[in-house]
Amino acid sequence: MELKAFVEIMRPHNCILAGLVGILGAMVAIGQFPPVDKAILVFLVVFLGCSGGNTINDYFDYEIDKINRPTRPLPRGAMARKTALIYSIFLFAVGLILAYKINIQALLVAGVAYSLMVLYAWKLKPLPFIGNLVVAFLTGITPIYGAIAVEKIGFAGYLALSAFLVNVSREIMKDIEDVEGDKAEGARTLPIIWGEKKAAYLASFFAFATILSSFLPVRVGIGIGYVPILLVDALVLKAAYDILKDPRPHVAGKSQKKLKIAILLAVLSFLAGSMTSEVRL
Ligand SMILES: CC(C)=CCC/C(C)=C/CC/C(C)=C/CC/C(C)=C/COC[C@H](O)COP(=O)(O)O
Ligand SMILES: CC(C)=CCC/C(C)=C/CC/C(C)=C/CC/C(C)=C/COP(=O)(O)OP(=O)(O)O
Ligand SMILES: [Mg+2]
Repeated sequence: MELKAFVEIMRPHNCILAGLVGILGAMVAIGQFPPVDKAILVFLVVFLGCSGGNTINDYFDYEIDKINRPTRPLPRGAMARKTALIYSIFLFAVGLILAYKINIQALLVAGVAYSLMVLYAWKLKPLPFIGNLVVAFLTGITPIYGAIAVEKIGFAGYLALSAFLVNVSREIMKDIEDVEGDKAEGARTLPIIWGEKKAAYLASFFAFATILSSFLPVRVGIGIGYVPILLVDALVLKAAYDILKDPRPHVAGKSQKKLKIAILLAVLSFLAGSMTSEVRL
């Protein structure tokens, strides 16, 4: 048993970003930084939920990860599967206790999100496209979660729409990237059922929809700090163009990583845009 596996299995890089997106959702909803105590609670509920989700995901993905991701903590033997199950329950439980301290709606939404993550890992992931939509939905409600904490939706809806669309695209690209391991495990993902070319078309459709959605906040007066979103759109466009031109797994891997960078830059653009709303675009 490796102690560092307890951090590694959380995939903290994703969950720190998710937690910050939760706070960002509150910020764009009320047009200013939320009360610090509320910001900390939102961050922790999202971070713990995302961490619990990644942990239970690795618990159920043990067999497929032995092929696709053999260096992850469970397939490499750094943590026992049963320990991962108990650890995920602990993370979810702490998250729910903190969600209750925000407000009752926040507790209910966290309960739904946490349940969806378990359901995804246990049953929904093998369902073609449904699994992709569930993951994208969870990333989409993350900014909405922050808005629920401050009891105002505001611009958070635009952030949620873009988060949903870009993650649908990225999840399909990740399925194209993992097609060999998924085939060996008998998974029924879109690229396996439709073929890589058609799946690439759908991934590109959602990438183009993401670009269109990124202009909506301009219409409602987001600040001049949002301008770097043009770099985000260029990155998303390149990822879509590359996978349309060549839908093979290694190209899909590069495109999905481009979308990950685009997501990070988009979060910073939304943040800068919400903090410069006095000077509208
Ligand atoms: C215009 C544009 C691109 C807007 C982006 C909007 C936005 C705020 C997106 C953030 C969404 C979010 C909550 C991201 C959290 C981190 C994340 C990528 C979660 C999804 O993870 C599932 C994925 O399958 C994990 O794979 P990997 O990253 O390879 O470990
Ligand atoms: C709104 C609240 C309270 C929480 C949201 C928490 C967030 C941001 C969830 C985003 C989606 C996410 C990271 C879920 C965790 C589990 C998951 C879907 C991991 C992806 O697993 P796979 O689809 O198996 O892909 P890999 O394991 O190959 O990365
Ligand atoms: Mg997995």
